[in-house]
Amino acid sequence: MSKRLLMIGYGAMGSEVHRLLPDGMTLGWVVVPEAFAVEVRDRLAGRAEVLTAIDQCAEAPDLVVECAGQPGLAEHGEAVLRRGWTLAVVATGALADEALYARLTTAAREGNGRMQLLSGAVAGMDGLTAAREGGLDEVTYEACKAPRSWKGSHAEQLVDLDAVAERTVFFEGDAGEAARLFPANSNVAATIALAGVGMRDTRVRLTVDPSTTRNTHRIHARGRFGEFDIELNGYPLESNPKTSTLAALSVVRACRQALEPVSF
Ligand SMILES: NC(=O)C1=CN([C@@H]2O[C@H](COP(=O)(O)OP(=O)(O)OC[C@H]3O[C@@H](n4cnc5c(N)ncnc54)[C@H](OP(=O)(O)O)[C@@H]3O)[C@@H](O)[C@H]2O)C=CC1
Ligand SMILES: O=C([O-])CC(=O)C(=O)O
Repeated sequence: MSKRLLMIGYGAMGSEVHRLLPDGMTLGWVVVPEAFAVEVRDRLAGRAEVLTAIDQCAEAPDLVVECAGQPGLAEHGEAVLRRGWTLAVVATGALADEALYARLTTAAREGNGRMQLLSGAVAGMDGLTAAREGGLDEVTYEACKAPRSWKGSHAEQLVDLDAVAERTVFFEGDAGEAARLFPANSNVAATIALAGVGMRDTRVRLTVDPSTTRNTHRIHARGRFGEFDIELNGYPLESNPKTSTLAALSVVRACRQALEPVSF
């Protein structure tokens, strides 16, 4: 029998994940804001139940994936974890809020739930978490995207996205600040921080480049293990250029992991 997925959010990433769900996993429920529910019901045409709160879900899903962004994790995360369900998360930037992080970990402990932080748009989180065991001296992260990928974000206050003529750095700070200021664009900064040296000690630089069509992520890590440099040039999703295709694929991978007895 097919396993059943509950998805929080059904925007660009959620739709892509739904399209690519592995055999053996079906979308049972979608949780969306009230104002979006009618539109999603029309789009899904009965293929999944559309809810606006976790307590409306009468059965236990086999997996819950958050594809809703930071407000979605803040609104629904605790209810999922208190029910003892497994929650795979891409809006890792929400965890820069220490109070929310504490609420979610308490809910998981008390409810016997599990929160799985997904690698999202980047690679190398396996190596970084292993490297941390030996001690890390430095972790830096740089993102570079096209102007259209920064539209509608805080970047508009820092750089003229319509006039920028060459690669320009518009933000330098720590991962916590980046995740808070750019909630739809800098979850990766938080993911790297959570896997490495934490929000305050992870240095972040955000750049815009009018000549690129990719979402580029560069990670440098140095420690007792040695050092590594990763550069990942991802294709943005057509439906949302802020979001890399790989981020959606990392959610699909989590769905596959829930099905397979052996997995990476
Ligand atoms: N970790 C990573 O590497 C990455 C993480 N992300 C995160 O994933 C998020 C989703 O990306 P994407 O799908 O492209 O973004 P979209 O904006 O296309 O979709 C987000 C969807 O979530 C819905 N939503 C908003 N608030 C809630 C809520 N409280 N409960 C349920 N649903 C909600 C939105 O509804 P409405 O339109 O009505 O507001 C929207 O449909 C990004 O905002 C970002 O935080 C993205 C890329 C990479
Ligand atoms: O998808 C990406 O390239 C990264 C992103 O939006 C994020 O970190 O939130």
